[in-house]
Amino acid sequence: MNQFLIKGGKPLSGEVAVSGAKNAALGILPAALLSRDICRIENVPCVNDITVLLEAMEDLGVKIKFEDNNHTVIMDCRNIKKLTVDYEHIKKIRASYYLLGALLGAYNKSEVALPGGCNIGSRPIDQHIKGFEALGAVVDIEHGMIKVKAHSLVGVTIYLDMASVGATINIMMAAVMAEGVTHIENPAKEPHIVDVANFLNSMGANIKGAGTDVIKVTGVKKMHGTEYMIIPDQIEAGTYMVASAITGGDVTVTNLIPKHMEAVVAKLNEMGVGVEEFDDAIRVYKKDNLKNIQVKTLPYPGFPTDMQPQFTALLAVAEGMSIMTESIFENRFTYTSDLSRMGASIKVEGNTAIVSGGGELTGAEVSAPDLRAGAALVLAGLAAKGETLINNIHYIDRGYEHFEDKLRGLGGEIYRISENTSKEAFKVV
Ligand SMILES: CC(=O)N[C@H]1[C@@H](OP(=O)(O)OP(=O)(O)OC[C@H]2O[C@@H](n3ccc(=O)[nH]c3=O)[C@H](O)[C@@H]2O)O[C@H](CO)[C@@H](O)[C@@H]1O
Ligand SMILES: C=C(OP(=O)(O)O)C(=O)O
Repeated sequence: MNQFLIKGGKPLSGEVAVSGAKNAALGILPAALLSRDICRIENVPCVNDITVLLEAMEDLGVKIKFEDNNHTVIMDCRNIKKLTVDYEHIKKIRASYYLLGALLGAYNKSEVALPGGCNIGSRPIDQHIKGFEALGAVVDIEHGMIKVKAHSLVGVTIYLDMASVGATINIMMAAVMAEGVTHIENPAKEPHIVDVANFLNSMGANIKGAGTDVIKVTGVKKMHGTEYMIIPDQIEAGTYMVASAITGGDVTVTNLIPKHMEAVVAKLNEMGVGVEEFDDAIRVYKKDNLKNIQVKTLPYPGFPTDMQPQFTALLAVAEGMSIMTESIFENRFTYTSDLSRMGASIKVEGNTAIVSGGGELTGAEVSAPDLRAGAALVLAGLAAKGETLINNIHYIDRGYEHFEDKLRGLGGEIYRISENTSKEAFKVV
């Protein structure tokens, strides 16, 4: 099992470039199946979730080639040989459910094992199923597999009970070649929703309104291959912005879309962090002492739940009492006990974390319970005095490309250690 060893307490500085958006890529790569053709997709992040997804797609018969250090993926989807994705292939990732919508849209049939992913709540998929059924599919769940099939898919109006990212993308994919018009009401509006819709349109789909309150999908007869570039990862960008703020550093995060960062920037400003925006970069630097604030996670354009753990770590080093309310997932505060072991003072009451700041973080041995919580522990470790050892970093590898290399590029002392390397190799005292 690999671990991260961090010697903290040093302000980060310099420039770091953001990779392609994991959660957009996880929708776009399965969506390529709808082309039944060749798609060239650029700016794909090199993270484990993508590796797992591509292996599952290869098993379906997709021929895959890589260019540009694996950041460009060329997918030949002309000879799909099966429509079943078993548990072995996708137990580690949540986004396997996109294969369900993509195969249903392309072949009117698919069977995919129920998804894995981060354990941050119960994460039902009833809205996905409701959407497939409304379009005319029959859905059965048997032996851990979801089976969907339809004689034909017909456009319909679907109201989502909550703005679910996964259900919105899945229904768009199932509806692109349905007969007639589908309206998705109360859809999610995250940047990756718009990116997936743009990708589908580049393959010949007719989708309007992605990013607004209603998405209109007019069914088309046929799709075709395309070339497309994935947007930058807004959560990775936000993580480096918080890394700068928590260490009192001066970091410019490049290759991002400032519009996607508005909620994070607003909260950093409120805390007294210096933020300077450029066309495709944001500089985050120490200005005043960090002030206490209140944050509530909400669907986009609200504050992202995927930034909640990283921000809670930041609140732990601010002055006074801050409140973090998690309104999307019911089990996303498990990491706070480890942050407390590092000296943070955090009390969790229901979906709220009460963070009493002002103290100093000190290094400790901790364990990543999921992807973003793992990133939060890394950030805390970078800010803490002394050594922090982080276990279970495979969660972090799910979603951050070359995390330790990028942080070391900013002057962070963070090293990956495996069973074969010793701590002494890094001269950490
Ligand atoms: C691979 C991917 O893109 N993952 C992201 C996606 O997850 P995911 O697509 O799983 O998240 P959703 O937006 O669907 O979930 C939002 C809320 O709706 C609930 N819900 C969702 C669907 C459903 O059928 N029924 C239901 O009750 C969920 O339990 C959750 O409480 O969006 C989340 C919210 O921005 C992010 O944290 C995840 O990083
Ligand atoms: C929760 C996340 O991913 P997933 O939905 O794939 O578990 C995430 O990206 O923070």
